[in-house]
Amino acid sequence: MLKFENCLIQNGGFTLSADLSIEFSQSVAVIGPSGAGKSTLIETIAGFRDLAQGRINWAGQDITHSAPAQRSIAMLFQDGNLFPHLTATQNVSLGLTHSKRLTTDQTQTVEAALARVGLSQLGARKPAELSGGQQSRVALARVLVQRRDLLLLDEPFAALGPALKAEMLDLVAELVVETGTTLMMVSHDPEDARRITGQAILVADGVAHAPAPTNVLLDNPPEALRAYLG
Ligand SMILES: Nc1ncnc2c1ncn2[C@@H]1O[C@H](COP(=O)(O)OP(=O)(O)OP(=O)(O)O)[C@@H](O)[C@H]1O
Repeated sequence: MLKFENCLIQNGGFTLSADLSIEFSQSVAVIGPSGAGKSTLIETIAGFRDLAQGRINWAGQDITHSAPAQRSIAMLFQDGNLFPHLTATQNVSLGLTHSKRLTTDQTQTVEAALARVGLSQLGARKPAELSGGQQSRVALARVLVQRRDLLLLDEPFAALGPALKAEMLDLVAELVVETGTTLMMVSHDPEDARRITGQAILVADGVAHAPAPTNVLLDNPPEALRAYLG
């Protein structure tokens, strides 16, 4: 379980409170108006922002003061953060080790991850030689080899066209089911949330609310969300 206990997140003059829990293996959307604090919430879980108050507990461990690298959490950013001078295989390898020499086991893990995202034949290419969708797949393969239990996505496929975005979301949904990973995904598109999440957290008016069924929240949006959805 991921548990926010009486949390207060402060960033300059911006304040967000969170007192909520997410069960293991849930897929949860983070939705709400622009500037409401969706990214702030995700970045706090990843360890990039400190709490002014409260505690965060993940899988029975208090991670409130843990460094980002010590949390068993993977985060996929919008641009994928691939290194342009490295091949797809090398970029994925960085999810496992910073050493240039991989063990046989590590090589197999990287190859399996590239195969799982449909890129077996393209490991030798650099990002500039791959399409946007293929680059997203490399970033996803790098997350896969990390074998983290919690995956955080902050609008990761926003730059892709609608069909490609849907394809990537479906791939993420398949992968999290296969691996039992808990997923939290910031999205501006309600259809993304409907597509792959069962629950959604509404972030609005300085509060990250407890998760509610995604369809219920989007079908009967509270005032703060209604204005945003239009
Ligand atoms: N250094 C800062 N000082 C004060 N306020 C900040 C600072 N950085 C960000 N903010 C504010 O924090 C709030 C939350 O930002 P955040 O990026 O988390 O929102 P968001 O819901 O993800 O927005 P969007 O949907 O537009 O991406 C915003 O209102 C922003 O203006």
